[in-house]
Amino acid sequence: MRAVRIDSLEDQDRAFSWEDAESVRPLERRPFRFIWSLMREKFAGRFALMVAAVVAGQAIEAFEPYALKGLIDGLTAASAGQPVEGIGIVGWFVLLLGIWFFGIGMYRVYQVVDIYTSPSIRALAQKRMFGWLMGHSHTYFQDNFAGKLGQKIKQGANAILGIIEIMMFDMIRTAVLLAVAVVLLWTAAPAFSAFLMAWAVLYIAVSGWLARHCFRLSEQMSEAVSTSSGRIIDAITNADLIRGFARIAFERSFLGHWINAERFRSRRLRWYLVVMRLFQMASIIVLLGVLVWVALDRTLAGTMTVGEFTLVFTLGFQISNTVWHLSDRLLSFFEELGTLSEALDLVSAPHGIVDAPGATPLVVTEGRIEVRDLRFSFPDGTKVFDGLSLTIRPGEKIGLVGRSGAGKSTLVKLIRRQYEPQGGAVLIDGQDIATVTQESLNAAIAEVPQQPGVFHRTIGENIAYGRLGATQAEVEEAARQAHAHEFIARRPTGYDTVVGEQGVKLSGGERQRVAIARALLKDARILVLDEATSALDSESEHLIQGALWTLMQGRTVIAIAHRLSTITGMDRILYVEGGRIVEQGSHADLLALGGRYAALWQRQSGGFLEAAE
Ligand SMILES: Nc1ncnc2c1ncn2[C@@H]1O[C@H](COP(=O)(O)OP(=O)(O)OP(=O)(O)O)[C@@H](O)[C@H]1O
Repeated sequence: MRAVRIDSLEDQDRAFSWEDAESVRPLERRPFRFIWSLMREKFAGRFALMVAAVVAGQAIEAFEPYALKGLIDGLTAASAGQPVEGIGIVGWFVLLLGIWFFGIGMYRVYQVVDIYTSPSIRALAQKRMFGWLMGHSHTYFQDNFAGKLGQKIKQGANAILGIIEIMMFDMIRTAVLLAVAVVLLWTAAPAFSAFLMAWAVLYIAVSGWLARHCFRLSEQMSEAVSTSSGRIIDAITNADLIRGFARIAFERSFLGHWINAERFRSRRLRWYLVVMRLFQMASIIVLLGVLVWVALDRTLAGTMTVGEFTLVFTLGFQISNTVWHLSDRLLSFFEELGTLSEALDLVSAPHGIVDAPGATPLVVTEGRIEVRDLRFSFPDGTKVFDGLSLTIRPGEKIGLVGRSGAGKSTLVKLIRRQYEPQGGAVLIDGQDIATVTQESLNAAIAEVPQQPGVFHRTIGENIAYGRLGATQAEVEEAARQAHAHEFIARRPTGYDTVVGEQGVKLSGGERQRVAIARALLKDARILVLDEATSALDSESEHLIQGALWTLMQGRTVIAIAHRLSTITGMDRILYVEGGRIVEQGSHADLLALGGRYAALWQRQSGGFLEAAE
């Protein structure tokens, strides 16, 4: 069996250490704040170096027109037989070479630093988002598509790279170029510089105003994309159901609605960008037209040299190219920003159930459970418990029975603090579960649910999940006790068999046996069995009953059952109806009572509930 390796990343970068993944802290909701929080945490130095490299590279490149001016003025003087001023033709040429060399060199420095920054930022962003996401409550995961959440984390983290690149390569470069151009033009003619400054201020102000609206449209677009992806994933997950009910045409039209919503929003965004680009293009033409026209006029009038004309002309072109490129990239910028913003909106929501301030770990000594005057309704108003009280003695084995919807699963979820009650309390060994850490509470209870979760990993890894670091022998022993070893050993790859998404390559009964083996390894004092043997045939169930009985020894057990035959041996059986315990006692007591339990027992044949139930 392969060892369970959670941190299999080989990267030596500090940002990849496993401790990082363990620390969970609230996420910044605003995209730039989130990016900044990641930068500040680990990459401040590298980030500063990248900004410095881009600023230096662009500042150096921006002097190209200046060197060209010197060269052309030198050539003009030399061809007219006049002395060349300043550093001479060779000097200007060497300067030009130096500008090319160092300008390009700085970008390569940027790229090298980026190799050690961008992938690490993306990794850290995913860890932060995933870490926070996992702290959300049961209700949160019920309300959100799993596929959508996973996609958001991936897309949000990827978007960060796009945002950083555009900010560095387009925004900072444009700003530096404009600043250097203003200074350089001042040397040729202050009027040019003043004009460029006025143009830049106006351009940035209008672009910023347009951009804000663009951002909103982009957010709407991103939301439409993720909703339609969520619907598509939901439909694909239920492909068998769709085919089974011959609803392919229905689903196509249902999905069509969401895909169309995405199409319309995309169209609105693109229209807006066309308008934005029109403004930007017109602004650039005005800038170039005015600069070149005035420079031509002055050169012809003899108040400017040909070199100075070249300076104005090439600088104008450099600016228009850079600004145009920036405009071109704005679409991606706002799309990325919208994607990240939407991901953070979804993931960074405050946790529904949090550890109380100063929460201490739960210390389980005996396994006594006390439910005191519990009151609970779902957010939609469905009232389940209105003052339920119950004491389960250490080591007592309780069977919970009752009609569907009576509140059995909800009670177990409240004991596991997956829901927060509106009133009353649950105490384990005298400690209110609302005052202990959720981590310790989860560690204290082992659950075998009705539909056990199975990872798309090997069977061995799935069982060993109950106790990380369990040896192969321990895993096999647990599997034997759960009567899972036989079917695992029959598979050609044994414990290394990968079980498929949600364990699709296992039968329902096999999945439950894996879950039982996992719970055996967890070895917790409190055990919850929610229809743990519901997917087993009578023969396997008989085998597993023995294993479950072994598992139950020395533990406090709450077992939910519809098939009463599975709980007849429990110390006490509680019959729940409408959120109240209406009958309780041993199997024999309840039969003797001749009430609801006895009637239910009568109605069951072959261990199964009849249709009337
Ligand atoms: N997330 C939810 N939001 C609103 N109501 C809910 C939710 N989950 C369950 N309920 C309702 O709460 C009541 C109790 O449900 P619960 O699942 O605890 O019943 P149960 O006794 O475990 O049923 P079963 O035997 O069918 O599993 C039911 O009326 C159910 O419809």
